[in-house]
Amino acid sequence: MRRWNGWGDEAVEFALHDEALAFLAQRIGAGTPVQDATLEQACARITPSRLPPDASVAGLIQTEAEVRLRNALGQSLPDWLRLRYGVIETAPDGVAYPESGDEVRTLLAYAQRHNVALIPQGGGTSVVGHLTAPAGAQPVLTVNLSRLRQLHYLDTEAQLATFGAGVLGPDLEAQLRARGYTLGHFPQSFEYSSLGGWVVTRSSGQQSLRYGRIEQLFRGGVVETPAGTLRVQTFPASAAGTDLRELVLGSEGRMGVLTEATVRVTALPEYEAFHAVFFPDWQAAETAVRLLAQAGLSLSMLRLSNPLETTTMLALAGHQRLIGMLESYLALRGCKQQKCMLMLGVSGQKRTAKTALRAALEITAPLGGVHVGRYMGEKWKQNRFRNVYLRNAAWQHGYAIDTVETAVDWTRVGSMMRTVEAAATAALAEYGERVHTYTHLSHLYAQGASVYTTFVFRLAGDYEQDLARWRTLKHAVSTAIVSQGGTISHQHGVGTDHAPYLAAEKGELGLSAMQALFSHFDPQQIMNPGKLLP
Ligand SMILES: Cc1cc2nc3c(=O)[nH]c(=O)nc-3n(C[C@H](O)[C@H](O)[C@H](O)COP(=O)(O)OP(=O)(O)OC[C@H]3O[C@@H](n4cnc5c(N)ncnc54)[C@H](O)[C@@H]3O)c2cc1C
Repeated sequence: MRRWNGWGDEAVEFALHDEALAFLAQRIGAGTPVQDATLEQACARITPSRLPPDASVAGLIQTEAEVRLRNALGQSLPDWLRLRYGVIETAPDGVAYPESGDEVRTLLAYAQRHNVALIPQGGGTSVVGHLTAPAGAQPVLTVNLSRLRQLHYLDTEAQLATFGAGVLGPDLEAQLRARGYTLGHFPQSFEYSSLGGWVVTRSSGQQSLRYGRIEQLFRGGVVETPAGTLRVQTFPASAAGTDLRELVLGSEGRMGVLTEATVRVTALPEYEAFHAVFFPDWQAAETAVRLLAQAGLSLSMLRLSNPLETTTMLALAGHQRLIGMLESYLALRGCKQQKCMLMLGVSGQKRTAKTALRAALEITAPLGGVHVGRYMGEKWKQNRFRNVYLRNAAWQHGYAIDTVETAVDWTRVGSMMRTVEAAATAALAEYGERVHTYTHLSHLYAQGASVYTTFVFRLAGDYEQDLARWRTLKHAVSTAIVSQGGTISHQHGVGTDHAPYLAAEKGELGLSAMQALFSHFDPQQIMNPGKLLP
């Protein structure tokens, strides 16, 4: 069963061993476990439903407190604080689980008739406050799309697959793999996020270097909007004016409900491998990944950790004896305190993949890159969706973990990393708290890279205080991103948490154009109000 107040499956635990706890204690002090609210206590905070009765939706909407609680929030840190402390300020008044486009249209008509706000929900993994019901008198209906999960059509000649947009990652891949295909889109939230969510938040998967971001994979689909049904056709290419896909991508539930999505799929790769390469310092490592990204090799993934992230990952990994041996070997090869770890993936035809790996190692070796083989890469692959459970374990020991991500051109990658880290590290000084901050480059482009920073801080054990700590940190790092000319989001979207910073990159005219677009499809502005636009 899925956890109602944390990440993932209740049966899966990620234990933090004693050495890892000692590492965190040394960095920011020992954590004090917090008393979580129970499910019953949180449900008791759900107020009676205000949805107006209407025969057209009879049997379509559930109003039980637990159903509404489980669909009330996403996975942002403020969402976690609300659930863990049982401070449920707002929740939808009801949840519908439509099974067809017709049912979605019925729900939209109902929402329009009664001026009900409507929040589409995919997997509920948003980390930026996309799913929160707005406060106020307007009733709120969440439309959970999990029952729209079928593969409708697979065109093996055009390599296109059409799915119900609520399909979650593992279900989508299983349906494709049974037929010899893959979408190849693996965000770290893969196990619980949905195809529709990926499209409307512009998500990016770990192997985007081979398969592309969701923008490249999404070819067309059906959006049910208050103004009618928008069908976005698929073409190999088109010069016929505005590309309607661009209206849907990044729309964050504001224009309508994406019910079907057609995506580009590829035959399952013959060969896939992940390797680890260490560098003596950041400068060498950053130069190496830039050259790799610009070399046009058939790589599937490049993920570069800075020195503190490398140290943190090795400290949290367990297997102290093995890690100790690895570190001694790396030190002999010149990779010491400032070492940086690169995960490098290749996939495709075996011969092409091996040629790409050889060519990549020819680029990394002159920069001091030490190739340590496949073992660590394969471990990374095994745990790629398990590491996120660390958030649960950290919380149990009194620590909160959050992340921010941006993207900039190569000339500014290093300074962005340093500025964001400096802002995060100092942000909680006014509370007398330290912040453990580390960064990796998660997606590499010829032009630049995404800069993904994680911060860990101690919980105060009080909802208001912890929310204040998070707000202070979030504001400090978001301001740093904007001041350095980075986008406010490379992959998580805008939601409510990034909306105040959007004007810095879109400008007032850009924002009003977006507003006009959504108003065209949704004149009453009932679709996911308060998200994306400030
Ligand atoms: C631990 C963790 C790791 C993550 N890793 C990554 C990562 O590697 N890469 C990445 O890109 N993101 C990542 N994310 C962020 C998140 O998973 C993505 O934003 C994802 O695309 C959200 O999909 P979802 O189905 O969960 O959408 P939801 O959270 O349910 O919804 C997000 C937004 O999309 C709207 N929406 C959802 N489905 C539809 C639909 N069918 N029609 C219209 N609107 C819809 C909602 O209204 C909401 O505004 C991570 C999140 C977590 C918690």
